[in-house]
Amino acid sequence: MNSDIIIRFEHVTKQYDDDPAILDDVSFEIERGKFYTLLGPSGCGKTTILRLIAGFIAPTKGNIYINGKIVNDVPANRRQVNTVFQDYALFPHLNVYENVAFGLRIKKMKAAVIEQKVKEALKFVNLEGYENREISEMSGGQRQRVAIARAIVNEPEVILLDEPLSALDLKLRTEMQYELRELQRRLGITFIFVTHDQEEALAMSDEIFVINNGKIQQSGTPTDIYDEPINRFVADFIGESNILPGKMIKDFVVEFNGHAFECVDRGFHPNEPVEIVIRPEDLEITTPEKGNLKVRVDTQLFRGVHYEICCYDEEGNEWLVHSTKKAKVGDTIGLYFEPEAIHVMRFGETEEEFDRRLEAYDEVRP
Ligand SMILES: Nc1ncnc2c1ncn2[C@@H]1O[C@H](COP(=O)(O)OP(=O)(O)OP(=O)(O)O)[C@@H](O)[C@H]1O
Repeated sequence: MNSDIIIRFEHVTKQYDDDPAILDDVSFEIERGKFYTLLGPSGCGKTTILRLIAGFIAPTKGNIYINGKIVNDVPANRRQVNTVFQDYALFPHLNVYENVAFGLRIKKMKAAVIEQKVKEALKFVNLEGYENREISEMSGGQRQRVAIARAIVNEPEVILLDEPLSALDLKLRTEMQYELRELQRRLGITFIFVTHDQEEALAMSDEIFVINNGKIQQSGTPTDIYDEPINRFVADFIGESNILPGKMIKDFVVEFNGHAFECVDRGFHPNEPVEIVIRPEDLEITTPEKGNLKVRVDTQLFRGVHYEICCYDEEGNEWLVHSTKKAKVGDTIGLYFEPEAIHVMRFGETEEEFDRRLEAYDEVRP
């Protein structure tokens, strides 16, 4: 096995009693030193994956490998993995120093070693001088850092973070996003971060796993996933999208909205039904004559950086446009888009099939 792979799930299923599987035949690999995000709606199975990696629960079927060895039955305290919980799970009756030192004391390390390690960990998270503070005297962001110091003091190979920013207000949350990402780079430890916030996932991750209904829908870099969503769920969950039914007439020609458009996709059956995605920022406002589509402006909101314009075409389809140009409610305007802006999605395509199709696009176009 590639030595850069630190964690591997092989056909892992998790099921409680006769309930439907919470994770259903999930396989993936995690590389050393990268920042991964598990992204998906509430209840999709993100925390279950973390708990399986941590060793708090065991898989019903399949194998989990850490550093090439099956760890299905290895208890949590014998894995080189530490978890930062959503509520940080700090001990309120202990001060900052004792919270961070706790795990080392359990391991019965010498006091001098503990002191040095705790100091280093607190320095890493910019909390030098806070040793004697009570947890109740620390802000949300500071508590977060104590929780991270408590994880890194054990020198784990992997840190699992279960929605650690969800309790913070928006400003602090953004600050902590930068801080966490920077900390991960400096430490070089693998981070596996759970969130249901797509913007957070896009901003922070090297790799994202988009999860729904106990299955990984798509994995890849933030740009891969944003630019080429595999299906309607991913297109809808990551960013805003215009999604329409269409038909792939032949290679490089897709029909939707009653018109045929040039596109960059190929490898479909003639007239195969598909879904198409166009991102709101890929639609350009122009005159009705110059546009690929004619639409009527229904509403317009100013969002600071752009206008968010909602329009309807002749067929009654809604089109969301992000534009720095202003439109006028009630006007008929044209929407122009390049062939590259159309993303064609095949129904029921697996990630392997999807990746193979996209790789083939990189070959020279006839
Ligand atoms: N011990 C358990 N027994 C039975 N069902 C469970 C158990 N633990 C979790 N589940 C169920 O498994 C599903 C997935 O839960 P999980 O906590 O992994 O979701 P999640 O994606 O982390 O959601 P959230 O974002 O809300 O935390 C949920 O439907 C949950 O109710």
